[in-house]
Amino acid sequence: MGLRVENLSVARGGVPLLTGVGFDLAPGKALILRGPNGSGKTTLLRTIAGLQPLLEGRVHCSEDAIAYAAHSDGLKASLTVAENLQFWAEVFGTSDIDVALTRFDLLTLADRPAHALSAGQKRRLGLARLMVTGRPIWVLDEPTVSLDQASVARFAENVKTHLAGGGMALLATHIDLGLEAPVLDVGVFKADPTSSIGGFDEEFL
Ligand SMILES: Nc1ncnc2c1ncn2[C@@H]1O[C@H](COP(=O)(O)OP(=O)(O)OP(=O)(O)O)[C@@H](O)[C@H]1O
Repeated sequence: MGLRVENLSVARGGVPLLTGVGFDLAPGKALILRGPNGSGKTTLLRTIAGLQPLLEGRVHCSEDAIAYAAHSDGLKASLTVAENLQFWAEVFGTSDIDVALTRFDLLTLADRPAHALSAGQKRRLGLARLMVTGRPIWVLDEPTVSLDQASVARFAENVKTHLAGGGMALLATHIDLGLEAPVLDVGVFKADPTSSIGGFDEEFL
């Protein structure tokens, strides 16, 4: 099963940002979100990933299908690279961390604590986490921040491999990853910021 987003409206900080967002993402496919800073890409991704409530519309996908990589890497600072991945493998009920270590060029850093990694190395570890989730839909918010050119290329290859295996990727990115993927400009869905957000629960934000 893929991902279907239907007539979705999202808000942040009590302000409606996007309305009527709709798209389908089939197995093996990627979709790239574009739009200026502050247009609502992160908010849309967070809503699709279930991290904040939607205003209206529907997100259809299998239960527990989405793995979300946010701006922050969500690492456990005192655990090593391998222990971080092992932790996530246990959380997600998977076991193999070696493929993720290899594909994100982390083998030589496996025993280093996360707090002692560079920004780009932390980002690689944060992205490697996606692989150990075993989840088919990768929702990625500016995944290449801090990555050097070689790491960007490696990441793009990893996304392609994920797609080739029937996975999906929804990405907000300002750079060209060389993916054969349609681009969705979120500006098309800009909401009236003065419109009502009804009973929207701000406590989630
Ligand atoms: N925690 C928050 N509380 C209130 N408003 C917020 C919060 N986070 C973001 N916003 C606002 O929501 C709007 C949309 O932000 P969002 O991060 O979704 O945009 P974006 O398209 O991802 O931007 P960028 O390209 O800069 O990452 C912006 O005006 C932003 O200032």
